[in-house]
Amino acid sequence: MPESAVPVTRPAARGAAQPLVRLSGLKRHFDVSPPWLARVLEGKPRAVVQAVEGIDIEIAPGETFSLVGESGCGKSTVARLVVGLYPPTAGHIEFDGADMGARRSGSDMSAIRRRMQMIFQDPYASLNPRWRVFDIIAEPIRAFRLASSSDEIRQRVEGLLRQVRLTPADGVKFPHEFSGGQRQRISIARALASRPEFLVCDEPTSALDVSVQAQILNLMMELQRDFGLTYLFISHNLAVVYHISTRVGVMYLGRLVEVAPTDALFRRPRHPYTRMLLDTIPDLEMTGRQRMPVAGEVPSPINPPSGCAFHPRCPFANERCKRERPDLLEAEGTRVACHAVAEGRLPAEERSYAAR
Ligand SMILES: Nc1ncnc2c1ncn2[C@@H]1O[C@H](COP(=O)(O)OP(=O)(O)OP(=O)(O)O)[C@@H](O)[C@H]1O
Repeated sequence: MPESAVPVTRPAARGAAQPLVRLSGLKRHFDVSPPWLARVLEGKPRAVVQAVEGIDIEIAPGETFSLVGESGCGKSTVARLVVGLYPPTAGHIEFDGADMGARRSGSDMSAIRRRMQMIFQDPYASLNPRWRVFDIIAEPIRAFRLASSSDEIRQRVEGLLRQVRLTPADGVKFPHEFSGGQRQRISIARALASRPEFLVCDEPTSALDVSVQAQILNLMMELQRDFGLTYLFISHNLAVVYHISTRVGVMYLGRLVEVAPTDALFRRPRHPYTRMLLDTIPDLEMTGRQRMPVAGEVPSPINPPSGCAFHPRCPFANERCKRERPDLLEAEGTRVACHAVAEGRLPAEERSYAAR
């Protein structure tokens, strides 16, 4: 299939609705302590990575909620918690009103699991190389008993292949016979095979060429419209996030520092970290203001700084920022965790973000 560049268009923000997914007080810690003997003989201390440190997010049906932030801030851990690949250390995940942590029968759990699927960054690693594409896509249909005959399975797989712009003839091939973009199409077809409502997409285009990225993003947005899908989208690529998202959550060291509708975040970023991240986008329209330089590195999530975790890198930090962790507070339709914003020391700054 020719992979020519196509323009991407962003979906319009939808109105308020009951959340499909609700994360409350979600935490995940990883014990990375040295072995017991090293601790006893060499006096090495225990170490715990605070990968996710209390996240609250509501995702409405049909929206694309994106999580952004530098490497190691906990985005992928949130994605894995949501689909149940990791159990939370604390907090709750609700899907369509059901607490995912509650005890329930295998069939009830399977019914919920069918409704949420995940797409990974590396489509090659997530596809069984020894299976033909047909069987890769048919497997969830069989596992969730979504078809009553082999003829129905075949029709369904062929329909899914067409939906992702592959052909029924591609079903007899193996994953290695496809390009990276085509493999991601196969992953998407497989994810859709169980008829999910919610897709968690962890950097689904970051391993692909730029022109292919645009095609996959457009396909994802088209499928969202056709099937009424809801997305949790993880990316470090702000240009991609700008195009695909309804709302964006900015993460720093396991916490949300800003949550806002996409346009508001890109036109009027409030948190100094969001401003710094946006200023890393190449070709950003800079009319009438100074670029905020990227200063310092992300501190260790094993031993995060006191107060606001961003304070060692923040040009606006004062004594209070070093001492006291700011809460995520409502501010003109967005939520921001920053003392400087709350105290009016950091006025909003209008930007004209011209995505290319
Ligand atoms: N299984 C694990 N065991 C120990 N530490 C982990 C594990 N998974 C993640 N971490 C740590 O948790 C922190 C958050 O990692 P995570 O992968 O969620 O971040 P991220 O924002 O998705 O980064 P990236 O964009 O690089 O994937 C990091 O410090 C990481 O090293």
